[in-house]
Amino acid sequence: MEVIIGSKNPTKVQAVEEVFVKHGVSGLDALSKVSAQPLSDFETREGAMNRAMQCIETTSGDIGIGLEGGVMQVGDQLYLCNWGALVTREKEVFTASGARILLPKEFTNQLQGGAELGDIMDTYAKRKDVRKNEGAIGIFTNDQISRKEMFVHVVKLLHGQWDYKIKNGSGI
Ligand SMILES: O=P(O)(O)OP(=O)(O)OP(=O)(O)OC[C@H]1O[C@@H](n2cnc3c(O)ncnc32)[C@H](O)[C@@H]1O
Ligand SMILES: [Mg+2]
Repeated sequence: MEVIIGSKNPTKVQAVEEVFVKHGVSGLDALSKVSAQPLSDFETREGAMNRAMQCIETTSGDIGIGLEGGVMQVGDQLYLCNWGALVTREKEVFTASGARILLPKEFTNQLQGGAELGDIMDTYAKRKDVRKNEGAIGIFTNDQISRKEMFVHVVKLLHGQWDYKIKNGSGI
C-alpha cells in the first residue's frame, strides 16, 4: 500500500513514516488552497483536507494524507493548532486535530497582518527553519514535544479511525 503525504516538510513526512510503518510513504508538494497562514480551525482543517484530496486525485496512491498548521482564537488569545486529514481511494475522509499551545500575545498583530508563524518563530527563537525542526510547540514546551511528535499523534488518530472502519465496516 502506498501512502502519499501532501508535503515535503520533514516533520510531516517522518510522522507519517513512523505510523504507517508497513507501507511505502512518499511526499508530494500538494497545495493547501487556503492562506499560507490559516487563521482558524475551519481554515486549517480545510487546508489539510485539500492536501489529502490532491494526493489521491493526482497520484495512484492508496491513501492521501494532509497535515496543516495554523492558529485559532479562543477569546482574545491565539493558539497554535494543527489538523490532519486522511482520504482513501474511495474518497472517504477522516479528520483529526492535534495538541494546542498558547502563542505569545505579541504575535497576534503580525499573524493577523499576514505574517507566517514559521518566519515569526525563526526571528523569535533566533534559529533557522523552526518549522522543519522542533516547531513552535518544541520551542514553547522547552523541547518536551516536537512538531514531528505532535504530528505523529495526529497521524495515529487518522490511522486508528481508518483501521476501525476497515475492521468494523462502520465508524465515523
Ligand atoms: O511545506 P509545508 O507542508 O507547507 O509546511 P509548513 O511548515 O509551511 O507548515 P504549514 O503550511 O502546515 O503551516 C502553516 C504556517 O504555520 C507555520 N507553522 C505551523 N506550525 C508551526 C510550528 O510548530 N512551528 C513553526 N511554524 C509553524 C508554518 O511555518 C507556516 O507558516
Ligand atoms: Mg506551508
